[in-house]
Amino acid sequence: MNTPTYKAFLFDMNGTMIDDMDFHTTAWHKVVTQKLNASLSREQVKVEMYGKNSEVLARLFGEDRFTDQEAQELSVEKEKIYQAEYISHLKLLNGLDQFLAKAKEKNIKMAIATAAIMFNIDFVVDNLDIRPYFQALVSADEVDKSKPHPETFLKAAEKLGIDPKDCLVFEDAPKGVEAAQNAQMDCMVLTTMHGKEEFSAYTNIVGYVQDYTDPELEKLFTGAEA
Ligand SMILES: O=P(O)(O)OC[C@H]1O[C@@H](O)[C@H](O)[C@@H](O)[C@@H]1O
Repeated sequence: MNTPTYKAFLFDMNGTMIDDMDFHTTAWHKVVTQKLNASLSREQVKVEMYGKNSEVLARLFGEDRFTDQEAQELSVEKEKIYQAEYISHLKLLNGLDQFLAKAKEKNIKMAIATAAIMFNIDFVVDNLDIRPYFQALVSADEVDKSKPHPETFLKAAEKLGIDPKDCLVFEDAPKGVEAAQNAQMDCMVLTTMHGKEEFSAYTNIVGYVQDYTDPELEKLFTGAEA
């Protein structure tokens, strides 16, 4: 199989650029059990923890439980807990700094397309000093529906001015891979939080890597046989 040459790379952020999903689970679990007094296990929270924060809250507590204002406050509260606990661990996945530099050198356009709010995107890109690599950032704040809906990735492609079929998505979550599939985009999976077997439903996956040191990624630059 020939690996296509892509004109743009769209990065999911959490779990794909940084290995932080356990910290999101912990922060959500704290808010849900301590602040909202729900008796949900960590595992139950983890399963529902995808998409925008308002969508996570609606899945766990029902559509009408919180006003938009309350959902927004809970969202920021959760992210403050996450940031305070994760900051001392904040680093790019192995090899990503070199990978970003190489993609830039090859004139591949890059965007972050995430279900996180801009508060968290700023936290990651500024603390890691990687903002200049990205020509577009798409957060939860600017989409109507988050993953698995394709809007986040389609918006990123539109901002970059690249046809969706020429974009490669990097994702770590099944719902994110599904969003890429719904956007008609190929996907490279990072197996940071989910095992390969959890992605068997999807047909848009071009490879699985644990981090960005995997030699398989070299083919994205050369267009060689996969
Ligand atoms: O789309 P990404 O980058 O994987 O982000 C997903 C996570 O982003 C976090 O900000 C949300 O609180 C989580 O609920 C969500 O799972």
